[in-house]
Amino acid sequence: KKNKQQHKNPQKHYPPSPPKLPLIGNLHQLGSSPHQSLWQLSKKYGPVMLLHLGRVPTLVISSAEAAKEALKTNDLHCCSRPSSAGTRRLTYNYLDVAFAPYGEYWREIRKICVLELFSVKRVQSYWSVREEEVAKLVNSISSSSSSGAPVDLTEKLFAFTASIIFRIAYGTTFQGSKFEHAKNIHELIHDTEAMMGGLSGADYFPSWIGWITDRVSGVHKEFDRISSELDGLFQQVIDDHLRVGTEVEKDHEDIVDVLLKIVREQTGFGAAQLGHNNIKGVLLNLFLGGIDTSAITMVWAMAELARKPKLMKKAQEEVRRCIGNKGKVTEGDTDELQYLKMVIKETFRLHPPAPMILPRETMSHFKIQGYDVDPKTLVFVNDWAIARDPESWKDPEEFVPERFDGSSIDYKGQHFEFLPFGAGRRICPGMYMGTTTVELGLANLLYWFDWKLPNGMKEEDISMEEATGLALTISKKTALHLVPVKLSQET
Ligand code: HEM
Repeated sequence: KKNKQQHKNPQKHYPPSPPKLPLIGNLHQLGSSPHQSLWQLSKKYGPVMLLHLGRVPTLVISSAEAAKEALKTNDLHCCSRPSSAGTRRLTYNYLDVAFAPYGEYWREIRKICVLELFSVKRVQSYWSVREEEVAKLVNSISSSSSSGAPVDLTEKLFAFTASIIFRIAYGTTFQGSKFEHAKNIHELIHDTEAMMGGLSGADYFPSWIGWITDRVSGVHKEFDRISSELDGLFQQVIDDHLRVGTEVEKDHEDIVDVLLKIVREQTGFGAAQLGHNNIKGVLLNLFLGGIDTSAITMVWAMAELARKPKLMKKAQEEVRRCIGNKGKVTEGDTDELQYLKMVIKETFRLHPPAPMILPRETMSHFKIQGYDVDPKTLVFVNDWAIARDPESWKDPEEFVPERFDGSSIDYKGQHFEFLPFGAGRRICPGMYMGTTTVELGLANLLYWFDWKLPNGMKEEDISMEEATGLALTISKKTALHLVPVKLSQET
């Protein structure tokens, strides 16, 4: 359907658009859960829609077929990222990987990530850190289990993933850092993302309106505070690594060590010269990409299993059978846990931590399903909607891990009905790192404990409501409280 009002060029055939308001366009239709509102709109306007967020044309993709056209056939046209004042500031002017525009710099820094920082070999080299942190997690839950009181799994799992990222990336501990208490890490990541999400007024409105809306919402002040806190952390970490004579014996090189070596030797990098701000950009991506995504996934998985005791039992029996009397779940064991892997896939399907992957921006004109798309169009791929499309999924709203039994569908970017990590050139490079943590964490929670509901609660009382807001990742709205019963207490 051609929308003549919105486009000057009569030769072009643009995707269907919902009616828009002056100045704000379709912004008011995003609501407090954009992926859900856009899903509803797509039912009326189709899997390829063109919205206007203020002055920004925005393509919204809501089917597997259209996602394949965008992220495979036309990936080269839409693999840049939108810029925003907030993102520019926080990423040292796009020196990171995740928000850098497509181009020579992004290709080089991405290569370093893929080959050096997030490779299977590097991720495996951190096995001892993960196993130590998982032991701490199990101990801390065990100490609560003797009292029979519920534990806040959301808090425990965020601390678990933050501890891992702080140690492997920054070579420092999360416990005792000012990030542990200043504000809970969950909220800090959420606020930072909301600001980077680019939904601060300046990005969508003509500059004079942007200035007013930003001022009113106090975005600037909050932004200053958060960026200086993060910069302080990264500077401290780099300084600590550079201080001569303080090298401690470590059984692994942390990510700062690796990056400093690349800077020192100027190896593995093309024309551009890396400096400390480049390192900080990458450390920022680890902070935002590495902590909450894995924690969110484990919380949803435990919430789903707690609501379905039969599935919980099946997953527990698998891991207990596999471990036998070994008394410890180690990383090598998780390969055997086929049912757990299906539980994780099903969790990613219904609760993708990044429900609209990360926003892309088009660089050149292309056609999708016969519609024209112009350069500089923002692109949202609604993987949350795609993964519950009845065209691709039977009983899509049901949590049924068994649907993956004997199925070749996985999340590595080749199956466009299932895109928790995105696809194409910008696909998540931290996939292996993320799933390694999630598998080890869940396997241990299921091995060591039975999980009961707090007094008076029934399975259906566990809220599956999503947090609202404009952050890039979405978590369960309320914390998950369950009562752990330690394995040995029962037997
Ligand atoms: C459960 C875990 C995770 C999920 C679901 C997830 C999801 C995603 C998604 C959807 C994207 C956007 C892909 C696209 O635009 O096509 C992305 C990008 C990215 N992720 Fe992850 N992620 C996870 C874990 C991690 C971890 C552990 C790290 C780092 C240690 C990481 C680092 C990144 C980076 C650097 C990018 C940007 C890539 C680029 O723009 O070239 N992620 N992630």
